[in-house]
Amino acid sequence: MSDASILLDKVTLRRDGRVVLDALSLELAERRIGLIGCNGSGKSSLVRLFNGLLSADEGRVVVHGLDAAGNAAVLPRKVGFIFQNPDHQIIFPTVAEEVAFSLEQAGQSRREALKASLPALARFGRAHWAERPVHTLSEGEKQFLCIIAVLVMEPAVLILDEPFSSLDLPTRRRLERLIATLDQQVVMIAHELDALTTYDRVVWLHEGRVRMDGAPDAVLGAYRAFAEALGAEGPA
Ligand SMILES: Nc1ncnc2c1ncn2[C@@H]1O[C@H](COP(=O)(O)OP(=O)(O)OP(=O)(O)O)[C@@H](O)[C@H]1O
Repeated sequence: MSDASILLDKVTLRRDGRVVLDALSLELAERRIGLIGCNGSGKSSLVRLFNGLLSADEGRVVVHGLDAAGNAAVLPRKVGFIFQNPDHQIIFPTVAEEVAFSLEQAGQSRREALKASLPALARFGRAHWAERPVHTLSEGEKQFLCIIAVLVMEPAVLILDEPFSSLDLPTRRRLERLIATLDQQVVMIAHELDALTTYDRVVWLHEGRVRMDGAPDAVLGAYRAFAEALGAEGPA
């Protein structure tokens, strides 16, 4: 196993007594990994194991050399998480305060963090947002802020759980371009399959197991065919 990979060894996860992930083994070493699958297949549960939001009932999860068991407090700094809805992530009234909070999490004092929030925003070309009340940002701008707030903590891995679902096409493209420039390992859950065509690898989860895993063309094609057939079955 390389130190820059996420390793799952026979991981079983139960939620409310139901098996959600079933003896799953995976080594994720590529820099851009897409995660797809139908609603309820276990995608969100899986990535929540990577940053300690959930812990495995059986098996082992190792993230860039760090065993998830016993490291739930450290993992969030190593693994940044972007949720579908930015309102679930943003806590503070202004942009600068939100970024400063991340810098505090990374070990800076409140004063240092507030000062450093400006150059941090400037690095992403958003210094002019500093004093903006967060509620005046658009959905896309809020999502961009969430990504900045996570990246200033310099995580090794960035997890994105359906980050584009409420964004228009130009905003989505802008965020895709930003993500493409990042040094971090990126794991992205997406229902918009086109977002993953340039990724290194796509994993298709089905009922808590890996149904297919490999190059985007092959996996996305097979999943599209499966989903179309499933959608054509049963009552409308
Ligand atoms: N908070 C929860 N408590 C109990 N069970 C949950 C919880 N969240 C999800 N589950 C269950 O875990 C299973 C997997 O859900 P999960 O959210 O991981 O799937 P998903 O592939 O991300 O789905 P979606 O595409 O709809 O977001 C589902 O059966 C779901 O009902």
